[in-house]
Amino acid sequence: MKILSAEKIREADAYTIKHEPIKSIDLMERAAGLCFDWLYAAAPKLFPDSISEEKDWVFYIVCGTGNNGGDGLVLARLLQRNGYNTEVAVVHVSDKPSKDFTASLDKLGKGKKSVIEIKKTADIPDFPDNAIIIDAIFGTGLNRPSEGIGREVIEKINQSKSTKVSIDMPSGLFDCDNAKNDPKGIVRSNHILTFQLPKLSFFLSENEAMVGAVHILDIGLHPDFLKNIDATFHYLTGSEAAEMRKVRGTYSHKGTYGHALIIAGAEGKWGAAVLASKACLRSGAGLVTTHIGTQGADILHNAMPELMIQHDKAGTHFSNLPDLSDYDAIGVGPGIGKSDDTVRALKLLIQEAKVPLVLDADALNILADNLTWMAFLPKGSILTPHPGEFSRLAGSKLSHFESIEKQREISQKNGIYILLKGANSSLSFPDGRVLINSTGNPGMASGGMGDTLTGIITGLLAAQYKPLEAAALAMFVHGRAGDLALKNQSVESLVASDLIDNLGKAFESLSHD
Ligand SMILES: NC(=O)C1=CN([C@@H]2O[C@H](COP(=O)(O)OP(=O)(O)OC[C@H]3O[C@@H](n4cnc5c(N)ncnc54)[C@H](OP(=O)(O)O)[C@@H]3O)[C@@H](O)[C@H]2O)[C@@H](O)CC1
Ligand SMILES: Nc1ncnc2c1ncn2[C@@H]1O[C@H](COP(=O)(O)OP(=O)(O)O)[C@@H](O)[C@H]1O
Ligand SMILES: [K+]
Repeated sequence: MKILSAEKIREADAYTIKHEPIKSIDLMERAAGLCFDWLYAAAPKLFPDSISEEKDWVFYIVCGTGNNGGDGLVLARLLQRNGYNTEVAVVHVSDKPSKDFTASLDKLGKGKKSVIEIKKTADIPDFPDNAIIIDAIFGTGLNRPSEGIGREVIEKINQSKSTKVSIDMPSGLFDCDNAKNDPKGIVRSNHILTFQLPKLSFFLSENEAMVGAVHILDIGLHPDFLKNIDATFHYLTGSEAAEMRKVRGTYSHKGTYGHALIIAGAEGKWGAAVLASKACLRSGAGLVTTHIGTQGADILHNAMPELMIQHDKAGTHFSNLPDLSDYDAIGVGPGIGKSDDTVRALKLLIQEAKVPLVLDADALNILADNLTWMAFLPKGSILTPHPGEFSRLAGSKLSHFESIEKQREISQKNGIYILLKGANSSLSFPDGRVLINSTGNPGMASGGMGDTLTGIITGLLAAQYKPLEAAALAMFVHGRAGDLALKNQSVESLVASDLIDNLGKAFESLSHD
């Protein structure tokens, strides 16, 4: 699913109005109608248990004077028409109200209830603590950080304990970069009813306090526009991940699915090699060999009889390169440490490898110490840094938005894929596009989860997936396996082995997406 900027969404609105064709006021009615349907279904769960009777429910709709405010007014009319209690406030953020706002206000005015006009501080009401506040002050038309009376109202809304439901965007939040925005001037939304497509800022860690659950409402923007428009950012959905999965031919054999090499583990961290190798075996590789210090070999053999083992010359860590000609995919890094001979062996691997490499953990830390090696990575290689590893590679600590921009830049410059891990992992392509992941949960914030991801990507690469599909499908399936594993665990108890145990179900679940 594409993620479009506010500017492109405005173009999509205009295209739809012209080519569907539909009047802009009718598009607003459609959008607000979908908000009503959502609220109607969700309201019983949104009000506190102490207010179980519908007659006691109050919807407090706070509108700006643009089309976002217009949506709020139409929603207010629909709620009133269905017998719900409403309070409607209009914040005079601009003295040039939009045409559709004015038309919607006129229509609402034909009902009985008066509207609270907020022009100055003294007009701001005390918002209740047990209502639903509908936030319709600013949407995609925000053109500067909230200020004046609009900002004062936002701050007052944030003081209320009521559930806040934002229309299209939390008011005050920009669609992409909020680095220069003050979080105090943004509604701390519990639910966002966003139109057609999600906005990039919903997926960024710096906006966590303002972005609650995101619900995408399909308002029927024109399919031709959505199909043809180029997008830098994409949200990876289950059906898109499912399309990447390859069907296995009846007469295929282990040779069809390639031979993967995992280089992982060192003294005290043999477990990293176990996790990466197991995940690789469970992700489609025909054969898996793990190159490991002799002291770790027994642990590995006992954990997985299906695995082949290649002994390193040093007993305790990765120090020499095996013959690479046998392997279709190579994953390197989990738990390997940074010994001098490991650094030399990694350099040699980068120079000699003829297939894309998957680099994780200490392989990335070594790369960060030797950034000139980046240009010598085989094209299509995949780097999987967590934010700490990424800041070492990028050379400084950045906001999430800045990290993604930097990630794109490094990918484009070096012809590689970068999978920046975390909640809403992002995968950047050499052509500048970025996929945002939709699976995973905070239970995955525990040691060893990244090792399993390295194994999955390497397994898919061996099984003839192209780097783009291997990285994207692995990212999705890894998070999905984490989500499925959570059904029998809690966020506290989830460990990487649980995730591996659920890989089969995760791949299979794709057929239902
Ligand atoms: N037909 C369609 O197109 C559809 C559109 N839809 C809906 O429209 C929304 C977009 O509407 P929009 O473009 O009217 O902008 P909106 O978010 O209401 O804000 C603009 C107003 O805010 C003001 N303003 C901005 N920044 C400010 C600030 N910092 N501080 C103070 N004021 C500020 C600005 O004033 P000005 O810049 O003139 O001072 C202007 O008055 C979109 O999110 C969706 O909800 C749906 O109904 C589907 C169909
Ligand atoms: N809060 C979260 N939500 C979703 N996924 C998460 C979250 N925290 C961590 N993850 C996922 O878990 C994995 C953690 O990787 P990493 O930090 O490298 O672990 P390790 O180095 O211990 O193996 C990543 O794939 C990341 O996307
Ligand atoms: K809003």
